[in-house]
Order: sequence, then structure tokens, then C-alpha cells
Amino acid sequence: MEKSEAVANENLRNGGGDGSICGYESLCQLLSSNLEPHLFEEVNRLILGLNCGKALQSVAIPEPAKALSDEHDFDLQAFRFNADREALREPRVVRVGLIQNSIAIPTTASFSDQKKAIFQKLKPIIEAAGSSGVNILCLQASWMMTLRELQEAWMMPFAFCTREKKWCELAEPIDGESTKFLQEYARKYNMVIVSPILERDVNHGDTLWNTAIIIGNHGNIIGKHRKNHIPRVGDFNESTYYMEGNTGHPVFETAFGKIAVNICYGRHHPLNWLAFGLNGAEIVFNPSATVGELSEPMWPIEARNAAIANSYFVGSINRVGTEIFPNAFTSGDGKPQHNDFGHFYGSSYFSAPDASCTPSLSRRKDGLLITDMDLNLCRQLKDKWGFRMTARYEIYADLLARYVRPDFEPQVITDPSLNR
Ligand SMILES: NC(=O)NCCC(=O)O
Repeated sequence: MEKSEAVANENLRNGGGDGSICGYESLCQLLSSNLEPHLFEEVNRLILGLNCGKALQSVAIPEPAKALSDEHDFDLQAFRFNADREALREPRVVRVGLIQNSIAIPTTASFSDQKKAIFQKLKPIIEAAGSSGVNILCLQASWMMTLRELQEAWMMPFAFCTREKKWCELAEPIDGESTKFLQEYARKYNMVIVSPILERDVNHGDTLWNTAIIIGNHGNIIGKHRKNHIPRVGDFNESTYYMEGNTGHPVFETAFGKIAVNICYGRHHPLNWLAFGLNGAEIVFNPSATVGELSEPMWPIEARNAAIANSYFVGSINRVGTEIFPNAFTSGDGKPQHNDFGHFYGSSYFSAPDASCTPSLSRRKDGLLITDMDLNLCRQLKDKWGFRMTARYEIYADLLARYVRPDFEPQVITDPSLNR
């Protein structure tokens, strides 16, 4: 292998060892540090788009949150998506937060210590969100801010590569330890929190699901959504652990807007995004756990495309760091056995229906992304582009109804001059 190819492969896998991009926290930081300001402005316009005809505004970060991010060394960024002023409706601005984090202690520690350490690690980041007036919080595929959101299965290491059954012990009922931990913050800060966990459904024979719980701003449980699509790609052997979701595509009407959750691998399915849009979502969160080698080229595209196509905001959250497991595993792909998934590349970000998006959080550090968004932008984009009105759903409904039948025949018209 050429040296440059080996370096490129290593960068894809680990970001050059420490998860950074050649020493930079993010693509935006790499560009801003290396381009003349006027060139950076142009590149930014092309990469991040424009919101109401202008570059996305950053927002002053409240001092207490800044102090917490300095003390606990997490990335903290804040932006604002505007909408046009309307004659008949007031602006509907909500402050939404995304949290990305690495695990806190090695996967060899006791399960109870691992969970406690993650809770401890998240406390200052959630406090920073709460003290900044976040209305909705989402954790990575596992947590959310005042609208908050966390990453996929935030309360445990992402052990779904190993296929070892012992990790099932970390699954929790809907009203379990993680929910109780977050309910306190929801009450304290009048915040809606989206908490993605590995769920144990005790009323149905201990069935496991990959579930996002929506905690209301009074600490109440509004409902849950279970991940619809399970990956069977690379080391993501998740079907060993939980079942395909059975909750459809619910939209949760909260004090701060209509929200939905499309968990991780569901982002590769355009119909999954569409269904949340048809049910009226204004913000869809995509709590994820994914690694550079597998999906990084897709990461900036799929969620942003979904936001445009469905006229809603999307919050994308990914884990950070490399998680090393005690026993080596393989995934039947001929690669040597290994003890980690590769590097979870963070890079959480927001996309807006007008095709603008925020810069991403760090590729290697924990982080909190705070974004104010005027939800009026959703309807304004529907009125402008008419994607929903012009969608011709009836012709697709007809095709899909025929496609799912065993006797379906693809509509292919063959050139009669082809020599068959
Ligand atoms: N957790 C999960 O669904 N990961 C799948 C990998 C990907 O979709 O990038």
C-alpha cells in the first residue's frame, strides 16, 4: 500500500490517532485556521448554506456554561436559525441542545461503575445546557436539551459489536435509572429531554429494544420511540441485542414544538424520515453511534437532505472516542480480530429546512451544541418550495402497495433491439 493511502486509511479510521482532523477539532476549524477570512467566508457560504440570505449567526454563550466547558473540557458552540418575520404569526423560537460524549471509564470496570461514571460525566454538560435556557435536549444515541437530545444508548458503552450477551444487563425499563436521572434535570430546568437507551420491556418477556424516551418539561414521560431499522453492516451486529421497533413514527407534541426521533441507522432510510414529516414533525433528532471508516462521508449529507426534503429541522448527534472491549471480536468480513469499533467521530450538528446547517462539534471531544431555531421556518419553506404539496404521494402509495406483494414485477421497458 502507498504511504499516502495508508495515512488516508488511518485518518478515516482514527482521525490520525487522537480523533482530530490533522490536529483540528473539526472541518470548520481546519478551514478557518488555514484560509484568508474572505476565502473562508465564501467556502462557509458554499458548505453551510445561508439562512434568510445570511451566514448563520453565532449566539453569545452564557458565562456559566462557558465556565463549565472550560473546567470540564467539552466543546461548546451556539448558533441561531432565523425565519422571516410573518404578519399573522409571532416567531416561535426554541433553544435546542445536542450532547455528544465518550464513555467515562474502561469497559472492563464493573457495569454499575461504568454507568455511574457516565452519569457523572454528563452532569456538567447537562447543567451547561440547563443554565443556558435550553428548552429541548437530545443525548447521543442514548440522551436531549429544553429541547435536549443525547446520543444513541448514552448510558452504556456501545458494545453491540461484540455479540457478547453479558452487555444485555445494561438494558433498563422505560422508567429506569437513566430516566430518573434525567427527570430531575427536566424539572429543574423546565426542559424536554430525549433519552436514547437500550430498553428492557419487562411486560413483554424481557424483550430488548433500542428506544428513545421523551421526557416532558415537568419530568413526565411523554412517550417512546423504538428504532425501526437495525444495522447489519461492518461491526454493527446490533440484531444480536434488540428487535426491530414496533412504535411506528410517532411525533411528540411538547411544550416547545413537535419532535420525533429517527435513531441512528434509520437515517439511511428516506421513507423513515418522510414518515416523521407526514406526522407533522418540526424537529427530528438522529441520535447515533457511528464510526469514521464506515459512514463519515454520509454524515454531512443524509440528515441535511432529510431536513430539506421534509421541511423540518434535524439534530444529528454522534458518540465520540474509541471504545476498547476486553475480548477481541470479528464480524465475518475477513478482517483480523480487533477490540474496538474504530473511532466514533462526534461531529454533531443541526440542519435547517432552508438547506443551511451549523458547523459540527469536535471530532474528538465531548460537546454541547446549542441552537435557537424559529420553527416558523418549516412552514415558510413548505410555502416557498411546495415539496409536500407537489409530492404525488398517491403514485408512490400505489407502487409500494404493489411492491410488497409476492407477485410484484418491476416496471422495466426493455429496448426491443437488445440482443437477449
Ligand atoms: N448504531 C447504528 O445504527 N449504527 C450503524 C452505523 C451507521 O448507520 O452509520
